[in-house]
Amino acid sequence: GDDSLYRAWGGKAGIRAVMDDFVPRLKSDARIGSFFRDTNAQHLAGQLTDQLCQLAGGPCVYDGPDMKSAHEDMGVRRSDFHALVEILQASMAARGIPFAEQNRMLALLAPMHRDVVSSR
Ligand code: HEM
Repeated sequence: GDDSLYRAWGGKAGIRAVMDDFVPRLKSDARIGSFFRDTNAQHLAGQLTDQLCQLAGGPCVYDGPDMKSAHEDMGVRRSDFHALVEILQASMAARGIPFAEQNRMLALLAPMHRDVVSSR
């Protein structure tokens, strides 16, 4: 398959570096940090790394729950989803992911709002 996005992110190590920046930012965010209060940061960063690696065409398999099961009953609002995207943009910029490759990943993640958002 096309693994150009995976390679542009620096492979699995490059993706992990972004996720290791992202998860602490999520936890400390004033808007949505409370969702992640009891979350094991290492576990979530690992799961997100596998998921984004697979999405980007890399040789990884995400073996966690589907997005609907993982987020049901959390009451995630559209505004929460947008806050998470903003935080991800900050992490991608901090780790030097080129803007075009930031947007390619965001385009793959955006449709997931249907499964993640459960509350207006
Ligand atoms: C495209 C957007 C998103 C993606 C790709 C995503 C992905 C994931 C993944 C892969 C997991 C781990 C599932 C597991 O292994 O158990 C997870 C868990 C979680 N997500 Fe999301 N998520 C997204 C959006 C959101 C949003 C907007 C919120 C809330 C603001 C949120 C809150 C959580 C929480 C609280 C957990 C549980 C972590 C734990 O186990 O403690 N997610 N998400």
